Amino acid sequence: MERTSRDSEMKEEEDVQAGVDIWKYVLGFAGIAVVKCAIELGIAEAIENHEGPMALSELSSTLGCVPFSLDRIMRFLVHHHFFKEEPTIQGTAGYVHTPLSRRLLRQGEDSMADYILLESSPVMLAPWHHLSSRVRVNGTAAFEAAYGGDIWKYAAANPAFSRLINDAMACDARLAVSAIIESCPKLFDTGIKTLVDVGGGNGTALGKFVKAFPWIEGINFDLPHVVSVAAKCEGVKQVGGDMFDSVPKADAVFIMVSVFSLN
Ligand SMILES: C[S@@+](CC[C@H](N)C(=O)[O-])C[C@H]1O[C@@H](n2cnc3c(N)ncnc32)[C@H](O)[C@@H]1O
Repeated sequence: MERTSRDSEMKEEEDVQAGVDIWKYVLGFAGIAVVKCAIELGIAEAIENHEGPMALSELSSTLGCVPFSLDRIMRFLVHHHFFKEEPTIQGTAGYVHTPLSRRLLRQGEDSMADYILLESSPVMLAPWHHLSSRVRVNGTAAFEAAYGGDIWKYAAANPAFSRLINDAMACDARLAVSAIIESCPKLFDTGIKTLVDVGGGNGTALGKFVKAFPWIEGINFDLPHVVSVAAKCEGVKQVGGDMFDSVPKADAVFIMVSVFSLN
């Protein structure tokens, strides 16, 4: 009898929690939308360039925003640990950075801004609307269902989107390669004179490797439309081609986040 009443109490608690949790999914898109809005407005840069905690009124006038609307954005961001509030010299509330909000700065080794702008772009969000079609037996890949071809074909035909991908991948490359250089430097001290990065995007990863290990000559290998617009980098040769045909010869091959291209 006692057990039955405990069971029904727990069921009631679960029901109440479910009523709260479901709203996370009803408005699940809000997080990425607000963070994208913060990057587009340049909130992180404005706070970075301001001396001391920045009041809402100062932030609004710097960014040309409506204080009431910006306040709602800032409340969401602060609640999610992007920025925190500290007193200004006048004793009012002001915003300062947190480690998380620093990731929204467009420049810097830890920046993830370009990655967020890629994933929150209409082009990248559309395939998510086709997720169910991907899961069904004989379903189509979500990107193909949305655009009729794979992401790399789409990028080749849309240079602005291709730039968005390459800049986003560079965020990841900066973080991952710094960690590799720091934790496994001996790997590169084993007679490697040439290193090819297969699917190396705009060459950010190789640029970091050749800077850390200047005896290595880098070959950044990617699709022709990617390498043709990649910025020049000393010690890195750009080579265009298709990895399914052949890959340039080198002493060692580096491949990162490209295996999902294999289908
Ligand atoms: C997910 S990105 C990874 C970029 C980079 N390796 C990184 O991890 O930051 C995959 C890369 O593979 C390239 N790629 C896709 N198919 C390719 C192919 N058939 N041959 C060469 N590169 C290809 C894309 O252009 C893109 O730059």
